[in-house]
Amino acid sequence: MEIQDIIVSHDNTRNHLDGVTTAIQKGKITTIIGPNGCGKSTLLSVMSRNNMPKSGHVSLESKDLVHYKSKEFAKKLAIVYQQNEIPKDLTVEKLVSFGRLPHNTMLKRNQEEDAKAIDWALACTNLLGKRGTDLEALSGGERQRVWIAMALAQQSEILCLDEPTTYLDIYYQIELLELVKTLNEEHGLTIVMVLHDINQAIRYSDHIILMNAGQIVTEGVPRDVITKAVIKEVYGVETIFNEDEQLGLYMVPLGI
Ligand SMILES: Nc1ncnc2c1ncn2[C@@H]1O[C@H](COP(=O)(O)OP(=O)(O)OP(=O)(O)O)[C@@H](O)[C@H]1O
Repeated sequence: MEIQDIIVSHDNTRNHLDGVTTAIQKGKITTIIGPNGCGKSTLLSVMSRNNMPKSGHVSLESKDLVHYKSKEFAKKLAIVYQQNEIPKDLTVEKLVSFGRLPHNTMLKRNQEEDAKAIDWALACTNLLGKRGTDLEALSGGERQRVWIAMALAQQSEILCLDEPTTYLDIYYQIELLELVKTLNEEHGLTIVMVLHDINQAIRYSDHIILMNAGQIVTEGVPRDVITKAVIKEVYGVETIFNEDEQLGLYMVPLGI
């Protein structure tokens, strides 16, 4: 995906994305990081066509996103948002089945393929045993996995995740990020996610985009992007960096 000179203003008073140019590499895990309000979710919403930029272009496989039909685009890219209200009286399987909508028309529906995709999505997210359970009866971690399962049932090539670890305890955060890694490595999905935890971004990303005030400050492989100086400049936080055989590179925040 090529992102060229994107300008977005939510309120026409200032640019919330101010000339963003980057590329999302196929088959890789890209993580967008940066301080609150810097434009991470806005960038993700432009990539997923939920926000039309004031100027600039986004293209996928050399075709501008504006030229994709909705269902055609949904087969290319699925997104899981940051906060999702849980619908009432809906089972896990029913919600996940909504992910099949782009593949069906009034006249054409392949129930066998739908069932296979739903089973696959439930298996990947470890929810086969919960398929008949009401969404309201799930824990926060399980709910997050159901939204991801719905996106997986869409069988798109790119999966966008906006702060997928929010509200999850450390166990479920790791479980979710391991799932992301498996989806990438074993199923070939291209992942674009927004994370706040810098150590998780270092550990799970092939490529990091660091944003501040609507612009990209720097991007590249984690160890080139995340440095003591850049964290001080962008977040205003003093850190120490360490490298451990088991952990790899990691950062400890010291203070502000
Ligand atoms: N619908 C909107 N109307 C007006 N301003 C908006 C709207 N959506 C976002 N903004 C503003 O745009 C800026 C970027 O918001 P965005 O949600 O992209 O940031 P973010 O980096 O994802 O933040 P966070 O880490 O807090 O989730 C913020 O200043 C925000 O207040």
